[in-house]
Amino acid sequence: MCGIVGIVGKDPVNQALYDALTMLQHRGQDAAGIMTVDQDTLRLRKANGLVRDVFHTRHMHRLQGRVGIGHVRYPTAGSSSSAEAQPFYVNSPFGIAMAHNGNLTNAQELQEQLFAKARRHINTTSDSEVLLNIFAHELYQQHSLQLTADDVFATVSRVHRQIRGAYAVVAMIIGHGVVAFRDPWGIRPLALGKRETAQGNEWIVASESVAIDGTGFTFVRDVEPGEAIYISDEGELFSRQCADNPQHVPCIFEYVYFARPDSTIDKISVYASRVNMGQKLGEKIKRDYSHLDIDVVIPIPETSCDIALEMANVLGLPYRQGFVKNRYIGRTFIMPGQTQRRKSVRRKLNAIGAEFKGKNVLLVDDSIVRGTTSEQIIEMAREAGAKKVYFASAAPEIRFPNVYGIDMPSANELIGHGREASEINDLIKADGLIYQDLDDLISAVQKENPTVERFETSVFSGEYITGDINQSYLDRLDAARNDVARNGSDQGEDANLELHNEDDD
Ligand SMILES: O=P(O)(O)OC[C@H]1O[C@H](OP(=O)(O)OP(=O)(O)O)[C@H](O)[C@@H]1O
Ligand SMILES: NC(=O)CC[C@H](N)C(=O)O
Ligand SMILES: [Mg+2]
Repeated sequence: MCGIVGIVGKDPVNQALYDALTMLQHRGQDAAGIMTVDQDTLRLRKANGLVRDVFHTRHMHRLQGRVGIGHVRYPTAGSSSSAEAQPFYVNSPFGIAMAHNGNLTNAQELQEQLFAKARRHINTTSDSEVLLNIFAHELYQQHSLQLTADDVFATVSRVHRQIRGAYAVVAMIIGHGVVAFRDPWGIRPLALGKRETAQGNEWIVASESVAIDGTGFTFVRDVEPGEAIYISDEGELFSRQCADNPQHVPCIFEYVYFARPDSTIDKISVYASRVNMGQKLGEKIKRDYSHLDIDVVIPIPETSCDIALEMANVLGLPYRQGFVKNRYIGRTFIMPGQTQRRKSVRRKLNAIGAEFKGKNVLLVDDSIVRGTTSEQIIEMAREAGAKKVYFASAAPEIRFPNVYGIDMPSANELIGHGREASEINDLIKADGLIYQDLDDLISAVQKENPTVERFETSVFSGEYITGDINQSYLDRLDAARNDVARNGSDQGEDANLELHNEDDD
């Protein structure tokens, strides 16, 4: 997952962009970048690392201008080299910078077509660089010297017809404005906010509403699936539906794990949806597992805390924070590489002995992906003296790879792939394992906004809504991006040419 933000302001936007990125940090910890337009010149700072480490005071001073975009990255294509950090830039037409959250499923074909049709060279293995070049090529085809909103919308319509997969995008066209658009399925989130000033309106688009609230803007609305928003440098806003057949099928995993609980996505409070997940799972345990002699419900911080508290309420059991999280360690699931993930779990979470000694505990997590967390945490609970350790997951068995912007490229790395719950239970060495049913997960989220009739649930069901995913695609993705392949490809990252980046320090 990645986080994106774009601001058209009346005053310098560097600080607001930085603040927004820190509020989107949970969506990507590998790299961060900001690009602003300072009169006619683009200013860029991007590098690997957390927002607080990438931007130093001297970079912030350089990022002048009242229009800019930003990105936090968690790669789902290409490598994690700093050359693939975003925003990306092309100089023609006008000079365009772009930040993308999601994943294109036809990036390879598009790259070949771009060269054949437009002689455009793609310098990285990032699908986002392909997307930018498709956009730039189509904008160029408008042949306008003075760009209008109509030109921008015609461009987005043509882009929609060519690219497939998931994308929430923010792009900055130098001398003109900022354009933002969302894929026709609305898989990835994108929201719009506004701030009124004495000089006129300022606008923000961001992956999550938390970045809008936290920067002092007011949430206006979600960007519709397939819709494009164009905000001119003067602050005039235009919007248009640019997809032929838009549908609303947002990714359910945003609610399970990715998004911050204080965000609202597609009129669904992430927090409320998690409470509902806890209620559903609690009811299932009460109904079907009443024979389990549970003494206490313990969450695995941080994402599952809201879920576990509601489960404890439903079950009429005490809720205890039995694990303490080291707040200086980031999210472990979105770390690249299994070795790093394994080490981090123990460094990140530590058990409070008194909450485990002699008790039958029910540990609750939002999801089990590779099983790294659950296996280790169960071992820790036993070391802390637990008698029995039951485990509950607020998401159903994750059995299939994700191709829409979540880094689960390899079925074989998923502990749930091809396994029944009882086999997974044995692997993580629990005394009992309870998964949420998919229907219950869907209704937990849908309860907050019944107008969303469908969710993107491919990791549970294996059904890919874009209709272009077959086994050979999944095999290619696996071969290119499984942990072994990635360890190999990232070793040469220092040799990468870091085009368009300002000097590192
Ligand atoms: O089965 P696994 O491969 O271990 O992945 C699943 C775990 O990863 C996530 O936690 P993470 O540490 O990323 O973040 P959190 O602190 O927000 O829960 C998620 O909440 C699960 O705990
Ligand atoms: N997680 C994401 O949204 C990743 C965006 C893009 N596919 C990249 O790898 O940089
Ligand atoms: Mg977790």
